[in-house]
Amino acid sequence: MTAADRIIVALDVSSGEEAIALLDRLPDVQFWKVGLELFVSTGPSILEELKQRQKRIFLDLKFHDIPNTMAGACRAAGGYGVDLLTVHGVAGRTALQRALEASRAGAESAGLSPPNLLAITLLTSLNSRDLAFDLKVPVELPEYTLQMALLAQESGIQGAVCSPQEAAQLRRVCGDEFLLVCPGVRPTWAEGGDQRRVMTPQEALQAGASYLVIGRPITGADDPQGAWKRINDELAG
Ligand SMILES: O=c1ccn([C@@H]2O[C@H](COP(=O)(O)O)[C@@H](O)[C@H]2O)c(=O)[nH]1
Repeated sequence: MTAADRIIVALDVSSGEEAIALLDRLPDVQFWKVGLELFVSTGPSILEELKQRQKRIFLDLKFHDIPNTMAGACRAAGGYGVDLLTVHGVAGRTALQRALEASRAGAESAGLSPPNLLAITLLTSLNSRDLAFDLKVPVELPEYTLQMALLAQESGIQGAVCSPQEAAQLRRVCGDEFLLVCPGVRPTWAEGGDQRRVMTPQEALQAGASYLVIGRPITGADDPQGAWKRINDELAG
């Protein structure tokens, strides 16, 4: 797999028209992430558009609910034929297990391959201070994200979403087969925005990330294709 194959670009725009304009401007991107903003706007039609273009799809809807509701949502999402799908680890063991079973059942009913499920460990927009003082979680951040990843792994989930800052530890403990998908990736020349736990693309891959999720540094650039190429050139160099 080339470095370019390991970059998932976040299609965070508010309409199908804007999304299609970006797909047209970035023909080399093979793996796209559809998140809440776009999916709530377009519904599944954007997934069909991506499939027609033979793109890989990360459906990042971050389900977090009681087990029965998680299962229902994952059954429906399993029928979309996406490659990756997110749920929140804090939904708990039963919800994660039900989500996994349901996503497989949904895919099977549709005659499709099931998505790989990813558990969110701790959003990359949060830092240690947020965890301790606002969320009142009385464990250190690296320990918390590790426990979330282990809970996901014990529940049969195929991977986790984590910051690249935790990737090395999670890779060591969870092993080579466990997918680590890392947002919070910023080239040195890009603004951090609301991300709090960041690393550069090179650092993130060296730390053990399976995939990097990069949005605004590419899609918000004046020249998205130039930004995409610059990141790939930096990774190749
Ligand atoms: O912990 C998380 C989980 C998901 N995300 C998503 O990744 C992208 C990042 O976009 P940037 O523009 O590169 O910041 C975005 O769609 C988030 O919803 C995350 O950032 N952190």
